[in-house]
This record gives sequence, structure tokens and C-alpha cells, in this order.
Amino acid sequence: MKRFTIQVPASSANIGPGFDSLGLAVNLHLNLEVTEADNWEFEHRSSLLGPVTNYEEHFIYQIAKQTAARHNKELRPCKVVETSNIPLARGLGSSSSAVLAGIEIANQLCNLSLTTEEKLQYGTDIEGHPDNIAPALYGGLVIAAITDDQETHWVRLPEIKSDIIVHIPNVELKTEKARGVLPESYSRGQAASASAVSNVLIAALLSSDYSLAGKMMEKDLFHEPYRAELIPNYHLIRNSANEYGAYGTVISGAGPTMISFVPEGAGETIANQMKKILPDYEIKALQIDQTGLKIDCG
Ligand SMILES: Nc1ncnc2c1ncn2[C@@H]1O[C@H](COP(=O)(O)OP(=O)(O)O)[C@@H](O)[C@H]1O
Ligand SMILES: N[C@@H](CCOP(=O)(O)O)C(=O)O
Repeated sequence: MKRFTIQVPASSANIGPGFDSLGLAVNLHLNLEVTEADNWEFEHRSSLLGPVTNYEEHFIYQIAKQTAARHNKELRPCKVVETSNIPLARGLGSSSSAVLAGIEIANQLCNLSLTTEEKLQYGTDIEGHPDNIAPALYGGLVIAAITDDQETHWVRLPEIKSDIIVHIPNVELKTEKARGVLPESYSRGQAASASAVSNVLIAALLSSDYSLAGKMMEKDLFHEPYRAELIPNYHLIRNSANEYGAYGTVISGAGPTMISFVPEGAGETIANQMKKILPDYEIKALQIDQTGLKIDCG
């Protein structure tokens, strides 16, 4: 009888101009205990996960089934116990964490021996963009691109020396809705300016020039100007965090969470200052998760 556990971190995608390609794994986690059983059963042990649906409608079951089907296999029934401290639909990559969990369930149950590259590809096929899947899989700060042959290419950046703070409001924003406000296309001039800002952001991160990185992340032209009005307290959070010493503050993923990059060691202090301004928010100083997807087969 198989038994295994899966842990997948949350992730913060985009970091401003790295729209659909750049993301960071953070230390909030989805955990699953999977045990072969006579029937399928999902049990949610965290209030954040909401009520359990019929197993056939469960998102993670659907991903697992779809992954098994790609290899002409069927899943054997399991009991899945889920705990999570990743808030849903807040821009912290909960759906990508769930997608990777589903892929891994199929991988283990059907002995697919998937490589990490295949997991990245399958996850990206499902999500449509790799910026949450890649960091959740590899840990750290990862840049990934889907090329016109539908292959996903990626680079994990060296560790950055910055604390991070997430400002999570008590409202959901579905990624699909936040993608709906973006333009269908950009002019050559807009695309050139936007990718120039993105290029300087990456170069600044690689050079550990965090002041410049902070400036560049706030100059995004791909998505922030269109999404700002969907994000509660967008300007207040950015301006206040910067007054308290943040390098830069951007929308986390598609929002509504805002993420600040602050000097190393200053995370808790600035988070406490921000809590006074936004008492209804969940404000957390987080660490970068350097590990990514973890599987333990005991
Ligand atoms: N652990 C989970 N178990 C089941 N479904 C999940 C889980 N995590 C996320 N989901 C699904 O993903 C949706 C959120 O996805 P999305 O709108 O992309 O937001 P985000 O990925 O930013 O949290 C949830 O409403 C839910 O349907
Ligand atoms: N690049 C995507 C990222 C979505 O991240 P999520 O955590 O909000 O699902 C986008 O900006 O739409």
C-alpha cells in the first residue's frame, strides 16, 4: 500500500515587469499526505482550503487524472489529507501549487518517473504561464520562457539578499479576472520600453543592486498600470512601504496581494509598521523558499 507526502511552496509571480516569466517561491506551503485506499477521499484540515467537494470535482484530483491520462494510465484510489497556509485567489500561486501536487500524485501512483523538466512542462501546459510553476518546483527566484515550439526554458537566479513582506487583503481576485483587464497587444514602442525595464530589473538583481531593482520593479508597463485599480490600497501600500525603507513594492502575481522587497533583516520591523496602517490585512514577513517541491515516500 503506497503512502507518500508532498509539499509545494507558494509563489509570487511577475515581480513587476517579469510578467508571465519571473517568480519567487515563498515559505507558505501546501502539504498533502496521500495513502492508497479502497475509495477516493479528500480531507481538508485547514480553513483556508474551504469545504471538500466531491472527489471528481476536486481540482487536485482532476490534475492527477489528466496527468495519468497523458501516459494512458488510470489512478488507483487514495485518501488525500490536505493542509495549507497559502491563501486562495490572492496572487500567491495557490493554483500552481495545487497543479504540481496533482502532477506529483499521478507521478507517484502510476510510477511515471517524471523528470523535473516534464513536471515543469506539464504544469506550464495547464497554467498557461510558467512564472508560478517554475519557482514552486525549483525553489528560489526563477525566470522561465515558453518558446514558439512550446518548450519551457528556465534559469534559477542566485539567491537575493532581500527580505520580503506580503500584504494580503481579505478579498479574493481570480487570476482569470485580473488577466481580463490586460491589453490584447502592445505597440512595438510599448513592448520595447516594457522589456527594457524588465531587462534592467534582472541585471540589477544579478548585480545585487537592490535599490535599482526596486525602482525598476515599480516601473512595469506590462500589467501593473492596468491592474492597479483592481488592487485595494495599491498606492497607499507602495508609498508607505517605500517610506519605511522598502526597495520596491509590486502586485504579487495577479493580485490582490502586494509584495515588498526590503533590506535584509528589516522584514519584521517594516511588516509591523505596515500592520498599523492596514489593520484589516494579513501582513507577513516571509522568507524565500529555496527548496521547491518536496516528496517523501517514507
Ligand atoms: N489546494 C487546493 N486545492 C484545491 N483547489 C485549489 C487549491 N489551491 C488552489 N485551488 C484552486 O485555484 C483557485 C485559485 O486560483 P487563482 O485564481 O489562479 O489564484 P492564485 O493561484 O493566485 O491563488 C482556487 O479558487 C481553487 O479553485
Ligand atoms: N503572470 C500571471 C501570474 C498569476 O499569478 P497568481 O498567483 O495570481 O495566479 C499573471 O499575472 O496573470
